[in-house]
Amino acid sequence: MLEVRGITQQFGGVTALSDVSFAVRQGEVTGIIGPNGAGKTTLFNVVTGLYTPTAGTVLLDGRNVTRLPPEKLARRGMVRTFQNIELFAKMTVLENVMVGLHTKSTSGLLSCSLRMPWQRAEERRLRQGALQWLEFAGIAELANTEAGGLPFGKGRLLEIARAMALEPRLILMDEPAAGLNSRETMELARLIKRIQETGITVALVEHDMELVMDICDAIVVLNLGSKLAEGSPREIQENPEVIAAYLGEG
Ligand SMILES: Nc1ncnc2c1ncn2[C@@H]1O[C@H](COP(=O)(O)OP(=O)(O)OP(=O)(O)O)[C@@H](O)[C@H]1O
Repeated sequence: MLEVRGITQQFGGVTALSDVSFAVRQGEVTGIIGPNGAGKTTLFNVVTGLYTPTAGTVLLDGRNVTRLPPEKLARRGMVRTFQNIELFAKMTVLENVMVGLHTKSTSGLLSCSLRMPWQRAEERRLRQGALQWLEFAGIAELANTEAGGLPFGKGRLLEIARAMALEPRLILMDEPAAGLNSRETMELARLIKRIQETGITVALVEHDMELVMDICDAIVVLNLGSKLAEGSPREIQENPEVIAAYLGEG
């Protein structure tokens, strides 16, 4: 579904990624891991159109999408979440998801916020749609809470709900478990499993090994800007080079 071919990314004299290639298969959960500074975030930013790579291509469904901006990628079915949760703090949980839906709706955000009569039905429909995604993420009871006041873990679930509302075929998550406690991480794992069950492909950059080993079908390991290994969780856990790279980190 997603293919990364020969990606190299240089920042001045620093080579953050060197000739990295791998594929994310449809329907799977793929984890991208690696010690600090391995190039994970850089790779994510290349794949999601935030960086233009020095060399290499990104293909979505076999079509070259390198350098496409995030909104165009979203239209082709690929959306992302951020490590630092980016929510509208003063809006309610429900409104945060509705903002995402507005970008897909026929009437614009401005006319809806002016509440033209003919837009009320549309607004009701969006509200219903947004609520369904909150239910999916297990946070429907928080619909009318101000997003800024949410516990961190719930904020992350909301961010994922908002991304899901765009009805992607592929969702990329940047360190979704960062800052979560173990109960929140379990909730997150269940949500990711549910997303996979609906047929959506998931790729995530993550530090939490337990989570990665638990939910991923395939894992790509980066080290010092290069791909060190890829395989099933079991193959990765038993790979001596991977073990050495992680031991070397401490
Ligand atoms: N904008 C930039 N300018 C210069 N160097 C950068 C830039 N972004 C990343 N780097 C360098 O590229 C390398 C890879 O960084 P990156 O943040 O992608 O690694 P990472 O695997 O995500 O690390 P972490 O797990 O610590 O988040 C590092 O040496 C980093 O210093």
